[in-house]
Amino acid sequence: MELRESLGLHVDVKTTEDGKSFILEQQPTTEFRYTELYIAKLSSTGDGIGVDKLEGGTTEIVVVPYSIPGDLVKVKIYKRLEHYSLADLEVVLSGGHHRDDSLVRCKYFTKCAGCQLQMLPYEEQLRHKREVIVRAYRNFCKVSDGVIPEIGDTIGSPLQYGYRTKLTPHFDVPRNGHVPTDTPIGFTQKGRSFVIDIEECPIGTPALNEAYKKERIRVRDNIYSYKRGATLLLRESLEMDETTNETKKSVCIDSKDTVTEYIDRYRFKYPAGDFFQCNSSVLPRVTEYVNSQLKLRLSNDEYKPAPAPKYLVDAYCGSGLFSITCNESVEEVIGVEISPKSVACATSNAQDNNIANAEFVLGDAAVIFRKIRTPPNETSMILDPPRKGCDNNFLNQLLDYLPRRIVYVSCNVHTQARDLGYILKDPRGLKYHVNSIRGFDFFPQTHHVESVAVLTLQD
Ligand SMILES: C[S@@+](CC[C@H](N)C(=O)[O-])C[C@H]1O[C@@H](n2cnc3c(N)ncnc32)[C@H](O)[C@@H]1O
Repeated sequence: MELRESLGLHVDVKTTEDGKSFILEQQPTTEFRYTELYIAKLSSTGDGIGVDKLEGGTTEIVVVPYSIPGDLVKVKIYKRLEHYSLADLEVVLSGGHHRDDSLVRCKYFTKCAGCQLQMLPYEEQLRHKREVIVRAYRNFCKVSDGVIPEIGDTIGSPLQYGYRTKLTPHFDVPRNGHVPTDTPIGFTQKGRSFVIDIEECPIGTPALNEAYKKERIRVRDNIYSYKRGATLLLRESLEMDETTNETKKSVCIDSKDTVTEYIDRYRFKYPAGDFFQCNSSVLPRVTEYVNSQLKLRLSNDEYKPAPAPKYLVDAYCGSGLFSITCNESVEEVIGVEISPKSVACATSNAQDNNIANAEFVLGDAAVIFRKIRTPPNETSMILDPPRKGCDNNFLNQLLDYLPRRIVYVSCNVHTQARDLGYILKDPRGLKYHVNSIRGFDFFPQTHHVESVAVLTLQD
């Protein structure tokens, strides 16, 4: 997809139910070829892209993980697809302007599939993530010029390492029943389907890495009891002693354990195996921003002043992160969530924080419109769907209801751009003005970016 975007090529792109897109693959070759080339672009998946000039004047597009624009690299091409080839980085012969290898903190960088950008200074990572949003809107939103405002700067994470409060290392057990005691436990190798042994992960919090050491020993000591591979769960929990205000970290390893986390001045509890954002250092920046957007006045006109919408519908609310942290910006909040466990958590989190103006409804977000009693003109809606984005059934009902303001938070800017295009091109949605779009960096050192778009219905 990125190649087509950046190099103007046609390739067949398929989008799966879960919102992941991939290029339809042709039969790969099995021959290796070594070559040297310059990297021209960085894709939205954080891989470098270069063009190899072949004999006879033809060219071949090559995707080279762990390379950046300006790098001159020697690569081993191991898979040739119809429109491009995949290569392993052999060596960087001369580094691009922004390459700084002294920044790399993980010895498995260039092998582990988790991080792509450790060699880039942080401000360059943020600049690249803004560019990913720009390209996503250019390619997937497709509205008239001027409708999408200039994409704002990406807001960084206060912690750029040691920020991940959840790690899920895994291991495989061979089918032939022979389980070596040194079975690799770690993360998947980039471009391959096997696990490499990784004993620590520098983007995980120090508490998780400490607990991971013990988990590795426990698994190895019991390796013969595993009939199949498994994924380990490590999730940081923070307990506060309310008399002394001191915090104590612990690590949950059972998906049913309860995690406690503090965001702003609110306490959240949720099962360790359930969804919750996993960079708590950046969350106060996000919740503050979402609050500020919900509070934007509809008009500052001195003759016709209009305050912000009074009501909030938090579709896809999870354990209540936005419903709870934004409750003071509105008079009433309704959260909607498809997972019964998350609705129960959101309800008890609201009670635990003495929040009386929030209620939570179990169900598909698309069904909420039948239950909303608040006037659309006075209602803001937060959309925070999974990676696949909103389905057309949901978007059509949203377009019938027309909330005054939409704050769309997304972990997949490509499906967000597609959904905004759907809203803005529909005759019912033509009166939406896009106030702003900007990224938040939930996952430094990786290619991921969270995008927040704000829309307001004009009079
Ligand atoms: C990206 S998470 C966001 C959760 C929450 N806003 C947060 O930041 O913690 C998406 C949530 O949407 C829920 N979900 C998925 N499909 C849904 C649907 N059709 N209707 C309502 N909720 C849904 C998931 O269970 C998950 O909790």
